[in-house]
Amino acid sequence: MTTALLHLYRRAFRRRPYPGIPYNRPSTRRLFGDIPELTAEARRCGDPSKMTFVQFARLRSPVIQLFLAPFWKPLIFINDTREIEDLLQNRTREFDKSHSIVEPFRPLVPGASICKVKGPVWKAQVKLWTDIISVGYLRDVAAPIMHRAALELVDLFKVKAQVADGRPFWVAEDFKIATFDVIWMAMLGADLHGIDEERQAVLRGARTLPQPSSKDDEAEFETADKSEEWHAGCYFLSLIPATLRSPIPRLAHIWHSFSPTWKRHWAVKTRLKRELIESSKARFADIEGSEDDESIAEQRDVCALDRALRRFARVSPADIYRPTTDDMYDELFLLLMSGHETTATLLAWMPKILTRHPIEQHKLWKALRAYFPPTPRAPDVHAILAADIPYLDASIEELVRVGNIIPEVVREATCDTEVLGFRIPKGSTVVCSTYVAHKPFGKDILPEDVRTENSLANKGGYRAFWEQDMSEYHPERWLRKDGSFDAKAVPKLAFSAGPRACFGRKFAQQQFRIMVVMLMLNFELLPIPKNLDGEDVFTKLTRSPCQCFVRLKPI
Ligand code: HEM
Repeated sequence: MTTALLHLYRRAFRRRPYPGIPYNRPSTRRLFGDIPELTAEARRCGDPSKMTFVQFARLRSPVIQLFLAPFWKPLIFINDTREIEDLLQNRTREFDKSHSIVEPFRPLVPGASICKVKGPVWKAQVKLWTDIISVGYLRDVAAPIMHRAALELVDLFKVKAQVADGRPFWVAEDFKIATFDVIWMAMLGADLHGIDEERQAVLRGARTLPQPSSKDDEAEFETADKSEEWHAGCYFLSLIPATLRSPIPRLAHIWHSFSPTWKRHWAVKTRLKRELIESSKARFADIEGSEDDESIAEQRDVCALDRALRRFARVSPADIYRPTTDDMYDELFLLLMSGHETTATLLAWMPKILTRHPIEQHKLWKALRAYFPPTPRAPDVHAILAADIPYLDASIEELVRVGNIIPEVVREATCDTEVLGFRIPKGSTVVCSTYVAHKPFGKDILPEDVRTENSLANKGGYRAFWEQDMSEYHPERWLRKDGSFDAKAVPKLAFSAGPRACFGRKFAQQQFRIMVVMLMLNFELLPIPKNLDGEDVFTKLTRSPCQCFVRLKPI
C-alpha cells in the first residue's frame, strides 16, 4: 500500500520530461504541471488558443513540452508553420492521428473512419466515402440545400433586423441552426426546418415581447422549440470535449452512458437510423433492379445516405472494406457531428471580423455587387460557385485563416523520430499549431539545417508569408499586384493537411462561400456597441468568439 502511494506521489510530483525538449522545470514538481500558468495566460489574453505562445517565447524554442493533467505524459507542442505543414502532409509514416483525439469518438461512432488507424482498410473506407461525398454530390445535392438554407437565413435576419429596429442581436445560435439544417438534410435527407421555425417564433414574439428602451441594448426575440434531432446531435457533440479533457475517456463515456439523458438521445439516434434508411430505400423502390438504375438514381439522390446505401449494396466479399449498415450510419453521424459546429463557428467569425473592418467589408460588397447583376436579388447557387471574384476568394481565405477555428491538430509519433533537431520518442503526443501567424524564430535559435527537405523547399514558396501584420485581417495579402487571387500567397492549415486532414473541407468551403455571398449582398454590418463586441474567445471543440452580435442594415 505504502509503495503504491509512494509510486503515485512520485508520478504526480516528479514528472519525467522527454530528454532534450525545453520545458519549465517547476512544472515537473507540481500536480497540475503547467496548467496554472496556462490558465492565467488564457485569462490575461482572453484567448485560450493562444495560451501556449508565451511558453514558446519564454523557452526560446519552436518545440517545447508541457505538463498538463496529473499523471499524463508531457505533450510536445510545435509552432513552426513550415515544419508542421511538412509533418502533416508528408511525414505520415512517422505520425498518425493521436489515440487521445480518437477515443472520445469511439463509443459514439465505432464504425467510422476516424476510429481506424492508417492502413489498407482505413484507406478503402476513406476512398468509398470520397466517392459518396464527391464533386458531383457537392454540386448537385449539397449546393441547392446550402443555397436554400442561406435564403432562409437571409429571411430570418431581415425579420430580426426589422423587429430589433437598429438594436444589435445575437447570431451565433442562428448559424448553428442553419448549419444543422444543412448537414442533416445533406447527409440524411430529412428537412428539419430549423431556421424557418425560428423566423416564425420571432414573428410571434414580436407582438408581445417588449424591446429594451436603448438602441444600444441587445434585442429580445422569442425562440422556437428545437427538434429531438437537434437535442440528440448537440448532446453527443458536447460529449466530445467533455471526454477529451478526461484522463480516462472510455470510463467517462461509460459513466455518461448510464445517464437517462444519454439513453434518451441514444434511443432517438437508433430510431432515426431505422426510419431514415427506410425512407431512403422507399425513394428508390420503383427503380430497383432496372437496367440503368444508377444514372436514374443519381438524379434522384437527395442526400449522402441515398448514395451510401447504393454503394454499400455493391460491396463484394473480395473488397477489403465490407461495411455494415451500422458502419455506414456511424460515418454519416461522424460527418454530422464534425460538420455542424465547425462551419457554424466559422460563420460566427465572419460578421465579427467584417464589422470591425468596415473598409474591407465595403470592398467585398462592392466586388460582389459589380459581379452579380442587381436582379435577381439572390444569385443562383451555381453562379455563386462559379463566380470569379478575386476579392471574394481573398476574403474567404483570410476569414478562415484569422478565424482559426481549430487552432491545434494532434498526432502521435509511431516511431522514434526528430522534429527540428529535437528527438521525438515513439508514442509521444505532438500538438501542432494551425495558426498561420507565428513569426518564426531567427537563425540563432532555429538554423535552417535542422529543417526537413520539404520544409527547406517550402521557404519562399509563399509570396506573402510573414508580412508584418499576420495577426491582422487583411484580404489583400491573397491578391497579386494585378489584382488576381493567389491561392498560394500564405500557407493554409485551417483544415489541416495530408491524408488525415479534414474530410469535409470542400463541403465546408462551399457552404461558407454561399453564405458569405448571400449575407453580404443583403446586409450591411453596422458598428456594434463596445460592450457587445469583446475580443474574448472560448474553446470547447472550436475556437469561438464569446460575443457574436450583429447590427444589420438590410440593403
Ligand atoms: C470551417 C469548417 C471546418 C474546419 C475549419 C475543419 C477543420 C478540421 C480539422 C483541422 C480537422 C483535423 C484534421 C487533422 O487531425 O489533421 C478536421 C477533421 C475532420 N473534419 Fe473538419 N473542418 C470543418 C468542417 C467540416 C465539415 C463540414 C465536415 C463534414 C461534412 C468535416 C468533417 C471532418 C472529419 C470527418 C474529420 C476527421 C478526419 C479524420 O480524422 O480522418 N469537417 N476538420
